Amino acid sequence: MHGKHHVLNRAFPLHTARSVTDMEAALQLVRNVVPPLAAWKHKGQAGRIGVVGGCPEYTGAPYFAAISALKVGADLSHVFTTQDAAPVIKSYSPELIVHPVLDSPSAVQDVEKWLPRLHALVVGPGLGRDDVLLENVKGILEASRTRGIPIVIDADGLWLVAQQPALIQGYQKVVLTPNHVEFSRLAEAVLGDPLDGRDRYRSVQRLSQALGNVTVVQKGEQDVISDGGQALTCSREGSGRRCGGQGDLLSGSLGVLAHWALLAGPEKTNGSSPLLVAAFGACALTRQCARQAFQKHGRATTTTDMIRELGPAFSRLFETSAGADGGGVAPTGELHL
Ligand SMILES: NC(=O)C1=CN([C@@H]2O[C@H](COP(=O)(O)OP(=O)(O)OC[C@H]3O[C@@H](n4cnc5c(N)ncnc54)[C@H](OP(=O)(O)O)[C@@H]3O)[C@@H](O)[C@H]2O)[C@@H](O)CC1
Ligand SMILES: Nc1ncnc2c1ncn2[C@@H]1O[C@H](COP(=O)(O)OP(=O)(O)OP(=O)(O)O)[C@@H](O)[C@H]1O
Ligand SMILES: [Mg+2]
Repeated sequence: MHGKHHVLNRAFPLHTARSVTDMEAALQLVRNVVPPLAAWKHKGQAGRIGVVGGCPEYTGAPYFAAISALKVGADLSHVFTTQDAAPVIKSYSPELIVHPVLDSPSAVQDVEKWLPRLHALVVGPGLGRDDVLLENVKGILEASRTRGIPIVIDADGLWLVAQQPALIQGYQKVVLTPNHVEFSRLAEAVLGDPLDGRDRYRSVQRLSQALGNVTVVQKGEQDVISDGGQALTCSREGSGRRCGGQGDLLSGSLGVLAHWALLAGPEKTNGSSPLLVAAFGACALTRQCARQAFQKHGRATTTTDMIRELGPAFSRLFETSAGADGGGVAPTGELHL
């Protein structure tokens, strides 16, 4: 392997990890958990995902997350948002089921009613930092945890976790997806020291361990993923565009992949943590969408352009064993990651 897109095993201090899987092997593990499309299946079996987020300022973020979940392959995608944000989000897409409940006094019960029918929750995109909303989300997190529902926490959901790490401490079905700023905030709150930028692998691993081995995805130039034991990096080529919303695409995609991976179980992920594999899949997919969208739109690329690439990017990464230029194993057997 050569070039900048190979796995960064060598950059990872091996003594701190039980094992490090290489990128192509990790992609294969993602392929193993993707459920087949089949005539005997009924609507809902491929996943019913809930996004908790959105507020009057931010309606794009929950839309991006929820539509990405659908485009990756979920059958139904729900958004639990505020009264004001709901009609706006509905107007973006007839495909989303939008509940205007998040600022209601009965928000927790209103969402709880749906929990038995949901396979995973994505909490935080566009949520904002209103205390009433955050208090409601706290109740929703507690109820979801009690039911054992997989939860992806992003954006302002991570703000809440930084205030109250006990909410997710030790919950094995949670994945945190912090960007640079969100990671620093969590590290400060949980580890009590500012981010050590020199050794990102170690920082991610320490944060994960301190939170009871929850899965952490630190997004950035390379995405670093750890469950406290294993660590993976995704440095697949993306794009130079840093437009807002790419993290929302990632968290929505991860909601579905997390459900699929947990359903498949560690037998299908070769003993690796299913959530680690799902997180790697979501990072690779987001970057592949960025790359393909950028090839078409260049500097004008936005998250909407990336969402249009979800179908082709998914099939290139996860439904073929040999991608021409976008990954997989080339006919020569050489890895192009
Ligand atoms: N269309 C929509 O509705 C969207 C809504 N969204 C929603 O917005 C809410 C807030 O989320 P957020 O991520 O924008 O957080 P926020 O606390 O405002 O910090 C951002 C600032 O941090 C900085 N910064 C960033 N990266 C850095 C780095 N690597 N290294 C150093 N600094 C860095 C940078 O500030 P600068 O230093 O450049 O001034 C940047 O401006 C949340 O609910 C989210 O879901 C988004 O999902 C997008 C689409
Ligand atoms: N410097 C970079 N080079 C390549 N890809 C990057 C870079 N920074 C971020 N990404 C990719 O962009 C995606 C979103 O990461 P980012 O850090 O922008 O999230 P975010 O700030 O939460 O985004 P959002 O605007 O949705 O809130 C991830 O897949 C990440 O790998
Ligand atoms: Mg974000």
